[in-house]
Amino acid sequence: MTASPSSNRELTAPPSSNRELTAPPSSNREQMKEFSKKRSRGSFESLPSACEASLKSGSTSKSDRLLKPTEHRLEKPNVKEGQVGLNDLGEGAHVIYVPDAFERERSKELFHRLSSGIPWEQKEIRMMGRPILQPRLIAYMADDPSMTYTYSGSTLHPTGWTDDVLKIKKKIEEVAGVTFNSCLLNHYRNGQDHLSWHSDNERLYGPSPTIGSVSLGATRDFMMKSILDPPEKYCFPLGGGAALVMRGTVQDRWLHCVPKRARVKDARINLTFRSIICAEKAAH
Ligand SMILES: O=C(O)CCC(=O)C(=O)O
Ligand SMILES: [Fe+2]
Repeated sequence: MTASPSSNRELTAPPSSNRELTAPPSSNREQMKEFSKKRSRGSFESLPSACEASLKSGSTSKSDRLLKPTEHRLEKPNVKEGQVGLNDLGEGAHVIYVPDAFERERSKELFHRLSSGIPWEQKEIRMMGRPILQPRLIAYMADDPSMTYTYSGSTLHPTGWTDDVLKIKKKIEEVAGVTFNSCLLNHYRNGQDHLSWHSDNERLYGPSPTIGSVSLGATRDFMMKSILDPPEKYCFPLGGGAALVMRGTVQDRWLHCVPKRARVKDARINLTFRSIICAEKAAH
């Protein structure tokens, strides 16, 4: 599998041009424009009630008052805060957000064990034809050595599971209600390490994949942006012990990223669990 633009996480282009790269086929785009119109006409059934009220009144101040004063919200008052539990983003896209899936002490212990117990690597990837170092460390585990995963021009070969990661997998499978057979681990050394806008829509995961994520260590903002025009944005602050599940049409209709945060000095580990249903070799 060659890296498709949408699986290139190191894009530095501004979000608007980036969005073009993941735009759906034109017939699909028409349907989505219609969906977008519906939303801007004021059909907000799927929004949390506090956001709904402020959007209907055309004011952002009400929802702003509900938000904690973190950096991105001061910069971007149009970002909605993800709600604890099930977030219905519309058109079959759902996000489950559980900030305390692991208790505090347990998540700290797991963070320390994973920080030192996993062979983290900083991969060289290709960006606009040039080699660059990925702005974070990674590791990759799966059920079977044949379950390779290629993105941004780099193929990852899985190692086997460690006991700690298997325990984390069990927990996120309970939250997501599905089983996973692979996991990409990202180690953000500080607020400079980041992950650009992308969607995990690779063929090997099949249509409408469920992706389960667990965060350990420093809190980082997990941003989501719809590919509709105008795009909607959400922020889910993912602290140590948080679980987040993306399911349904999320990978088709939304992009996500972990932006740089200058104020964050500490490290964070994130594990995204996925289920490969069609190995890369077979997908060619
Ligand atoms: O670090 C995160 O929260 C997101 C990771 C992610 O989106 C990915 O690995 O594809
Ligand atoms: Fe992702």
